[in-house]
Amino acid sequence: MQKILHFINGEFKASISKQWLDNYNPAEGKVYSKIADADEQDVELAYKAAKKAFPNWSKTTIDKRSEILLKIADLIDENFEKLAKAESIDNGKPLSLAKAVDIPRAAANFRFYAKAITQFSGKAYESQGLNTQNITLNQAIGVVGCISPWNLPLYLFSWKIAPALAAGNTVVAKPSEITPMTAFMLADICQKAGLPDGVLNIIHGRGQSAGQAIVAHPDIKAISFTGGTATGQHIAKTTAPMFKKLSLELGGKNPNLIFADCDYDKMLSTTVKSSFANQGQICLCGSRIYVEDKIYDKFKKDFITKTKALKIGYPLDSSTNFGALVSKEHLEKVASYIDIAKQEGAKILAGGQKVKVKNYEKGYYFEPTILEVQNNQCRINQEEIFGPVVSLMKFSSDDEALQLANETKYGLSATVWTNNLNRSMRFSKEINAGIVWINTWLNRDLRTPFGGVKQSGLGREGGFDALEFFTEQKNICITYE
Ligand SMILES: NC(=O)C1=CN([C@@H]2O[C@H](COP(=O)(O)OP(=O)(O)OC[C@H]3O[C@@H](n4cnc5c(N)ncnc54)[C@H](O)[C@@H]3O)[C@@H](O)[C@H]2O)C=CC1
Ligand SMILES: O=C(O)/C=C/C=C(\O)C(=O)O
Repeated sequence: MQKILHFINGEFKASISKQWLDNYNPAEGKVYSKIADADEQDVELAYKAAKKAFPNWSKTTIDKRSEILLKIADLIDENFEKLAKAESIDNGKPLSLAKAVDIPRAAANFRFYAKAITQFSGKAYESQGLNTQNITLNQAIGVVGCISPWNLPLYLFSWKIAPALAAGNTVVAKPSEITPMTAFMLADICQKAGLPDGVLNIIHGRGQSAGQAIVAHPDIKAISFTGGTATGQHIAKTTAPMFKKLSLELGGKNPNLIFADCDYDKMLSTTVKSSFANQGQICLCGSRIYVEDKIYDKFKKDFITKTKALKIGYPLDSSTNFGALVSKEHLEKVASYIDIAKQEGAKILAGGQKVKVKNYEKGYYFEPTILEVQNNQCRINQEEIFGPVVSLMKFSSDDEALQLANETKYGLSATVWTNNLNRSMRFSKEINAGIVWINTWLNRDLRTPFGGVKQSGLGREGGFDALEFFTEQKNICITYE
């Protein structure tokens, strides 16, 4: 059986403890590889390798760093088919989605930061008349930690690593133990691209041990994390006494507000995507759908029809557009929300059941599910399910829609469907979220700040914000005669 090994100081290694985890293919419900399970001893080795590599890497010219990152992007493109298939098998997502989104975006992340770093610089302030010049440097921090989740494995792993490396840091990174395969494959790509030994160290294993050892390490000075809000809170508590820099990209319970004056067909097809893409396992999915009363019944009927037309199936089949959930535990968590919904008096309009896919009966499949709820305070509307479950509610005024949208502890993203400019502007300003999409969804320009408010996180990724995060400013004040 294939073994997923750590990548430390340019070498592939098992854990010092020789412990292994099972890696499941969620579409088949079967173990298909073994994952080295790190503890603090392995993290310490990775840290030491990264520390040793830092002086040279941080002094490597920007052109050279950029060239290596571009080479990584090119090699991702060259290995496109292999990576997409591996991502689909490891995660359960349709191969078509891995090909259209995950792998192209991973290459784009490296390409974007290879270019961005050539445009990133410190600042100078001349205090005229005082013979004083201030120069502000953005210096690499040192060894930084990057921890990523299972839903968009290579996409989010590379989203952190690329800016960290571009800015001159060395990295100890950990992908999710649920989907480690493409990060393992990336190690080989980085080596082939000429990334020096020790600059990127990839550790595998459980969050509570391997992840915790990275977060608690006193000399790993910054942590960039994407995952659940509870884990983010734990990381914030662990790192606060050490004053680490933290970027936390956490959960969402995003509203999708649909007004009668919208472009209906575009709204309907995009709403199916924003509800069920990646089986609803994207922190940006619009899981609370609020519809203006004038079009509620029509929308409900059309949305149910479109949702029922999704083809649930084996992720590697080209006709599949809805695959398996990522793990048995996650399947059970999602299913438990249907019981909660029933107890809360919600009406199941579509789905709500586990599915057996022919020849893959042990896989973790769940129907795309639409619930109709009456009360915005119900758990279905307040808790992050992170699966293919959305709720519908109607509203009758702009004020009510805004109130419903903002009544949550999360604040990651929101989508508003309307052709009324005044309303678009009002909602853009008054919705409590880090990202607002008007008449679109998951429309990404990598230069823009990405992140949430309230319990959706801290800080912004993307663009120069990530390069600011992965550097420390130092101001130098010079006087002269
Ligand atoms: N992007 C998002 O918004 C995501 C949200 N979630 C939410 O979180 C729930 C739990 O999913 P999990 O996979 O358990 O997410 P998680 O937050 O536990 O895992 C994300 C990453 O953090 C690591 N991790 C876990 N505990 C850690 C610790 N103490 N210190 C350092 N690293 C740690 C994990 O190994 C993984 O690499 C999901 O059901 C979903 O609601 C999960 C994944 C992504
Ligand atoms: O950067 C993006 O385009 C999307 C990021 C998505 C997540 O962070 C997530 O689903 O966790």
